[in-house]
Amino acid sequence: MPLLDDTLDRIGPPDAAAQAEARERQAQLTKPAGSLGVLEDLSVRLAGIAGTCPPPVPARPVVAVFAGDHGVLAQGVSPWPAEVTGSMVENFRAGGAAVNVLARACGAEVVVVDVGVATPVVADDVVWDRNVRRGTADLRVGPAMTREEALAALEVGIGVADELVERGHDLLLTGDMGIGNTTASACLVATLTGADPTVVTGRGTGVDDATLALKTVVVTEAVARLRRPAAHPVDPVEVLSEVGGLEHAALAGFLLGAAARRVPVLLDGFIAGSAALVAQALCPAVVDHLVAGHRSAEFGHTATLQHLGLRPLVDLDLRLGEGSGAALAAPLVRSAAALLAEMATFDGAGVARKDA
Ligand SMILES: Cc1cc2ncn([C@H]3O[C@H](COP(=O)(O)O)[C@@H](O)[C@H]3O)c2cc1C
Ligand SMILES: O=C(O)c1cccnc1
Repeated sequence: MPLLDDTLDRIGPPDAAAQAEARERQAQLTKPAGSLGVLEDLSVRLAGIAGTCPPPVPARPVVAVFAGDHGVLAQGVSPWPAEVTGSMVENFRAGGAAVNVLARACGAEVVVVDVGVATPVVADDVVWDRNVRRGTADLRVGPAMTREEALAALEVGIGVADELVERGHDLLLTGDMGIGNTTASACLVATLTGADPTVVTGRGTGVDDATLALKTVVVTEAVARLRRPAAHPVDPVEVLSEVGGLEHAALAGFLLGAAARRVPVLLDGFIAGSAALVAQALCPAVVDHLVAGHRSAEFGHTATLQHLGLRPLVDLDLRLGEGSGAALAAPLVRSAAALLAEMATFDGAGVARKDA
């Protein structure tokens, strides 16, 4: 069976018994009920993903930064040249990018996966060569890639998740690098949530009003090609190939691969969220295996999170990508699991409960 179908088949619902046990245990811990807020919900989620209570406390997080270039840059949707994607890959390798600093701060490793960079990239332990195609075609004038390329990139992401889990990583964080990728993300979000392109097209690296207006036209036109009567919903792989990016396809596969292995994935911002919508369209149950790291300042991210039904852990006006917001949130995931595993119970500590 092809890898994608096999992966989709292996994604199950969260383990209800482990979740019930986690809720029960939270009620026994030495604190007023509910006082750890979202961290309590997160611990229940982690138990459901792992299928055990308490769930393991993640010890070996890793950020996978998927990199790809975008033909739509020819339309002038970003002031940055495409070559920045390749040079940022070198910056990741050297350890000097924001995500490297934030990953070091939370004890995560960083791997960079070239799934679609336009310029040749040298592979080593940090930078993995999984290039499917040297950048997409211009999504304003036609499909960004072929269906076969979208499927190949999806399978790259599944393979990377598998390999990282095999290497002992127990918390997977998403990252992205690709000049122009907020345009492709906006197309994915508009198509898959039904949101108006004017609402989900944002400033990306910080484009001016004129560029934002142009970007919105580009997104509106591209999304119009995918409009279908409600009775004939679009196929997620077709959406990816028409208006997506190679890193979006690989990210979607990465999420599916992690969910199939029952390892939690921490989502970064808008790019990751748009890829999560693709994964959700392929397999709705995948969402129960995801944790939203942060809310990006990119306009469309709030609509994206709403459609996924996920609450972001931090909200700091970040609009960078790379995995920066996921890395910032990783200590919270660890804390949620550790609280459930290590806190004393009322009975164990001899602490009186509140009067009935
Ligand atoms: C130096 C630099 C480092 C980055 N790191 C992440 N991005 C982010 O910005 C890009 C998306 O924005 P847009 O669609 O406007 O091009 C992506 O590469 C994303 O990862 C960067 C962008 C730049 C310029
Ligand atoms: O939220 C993101 O992922 C993002 C926002 C702006 C630019 N690049 C990425």
